[in-house]
Amino acid sequence: MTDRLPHEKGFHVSWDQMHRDARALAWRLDGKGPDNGAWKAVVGITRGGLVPAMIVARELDIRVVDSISVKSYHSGGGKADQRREAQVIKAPQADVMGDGTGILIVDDLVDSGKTLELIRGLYPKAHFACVYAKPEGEKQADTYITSVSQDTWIFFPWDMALQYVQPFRGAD
Ligand SMILES: O=P(O)(O)OC[C@H]1O[C@H](OP(=O)(O)OP(=O)(O)O)[C@H](O)[C@@H]1O
Ligand code: HPA
Ligand SMILES: [Mg+2]
Repeated sequence: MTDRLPHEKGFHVSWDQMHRDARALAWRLDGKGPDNGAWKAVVGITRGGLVPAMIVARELDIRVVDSISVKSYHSGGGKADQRREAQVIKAPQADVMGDGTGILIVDDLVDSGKTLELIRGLYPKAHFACVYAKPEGEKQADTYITSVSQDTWIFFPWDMALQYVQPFRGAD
């Protein structure tokens, strides 16, 4: 049972497309850090952000990589339109983070923006980068690659598996 809101459309992202889009994000971020263009560290937002974070760190040769663990949950009584809230359950290394200056905080997507808003409150000077962004949360992302409509659910490769589908015309 998925806790996602009813969405009309699905955007199915393969491993290959995630890799290509995360690489594009890395190249967009290259040379944009505050220290002569360099970035101090990459922090992935668990769990979905760990994949693009690794690709960005590899492409930009950033060797300090940490994570911030965020758990999203619904407040309210089980209705589909409940508000999503988020809480930090594991913080990255404090002496690396500071106020976020020079830190690239990476996620797979921004939807409502709640997750990024929460983390931005902790590290206001960090740079927030996502691979995909929906309109509601777009303003929370400093950099993103692809905009996806609000009524689309993004299916990530780690949430899918290859499987058989019936032929268009069944055997008669
Ligand atoms: O902009 P928001 O409305 O906050 O939604 C975006 C967040 O939701 C998803 O994570 P989720 O909380 O589903 O956990 P996961 O990354 O561990 O799968 C996604 O990976 C983002 O982190
Ligand atoms: N796809 C996967 N996870 C999500 C999404 C989405 O569109 N929105 C919030 N979490
Ligand atoms: Mg996530």
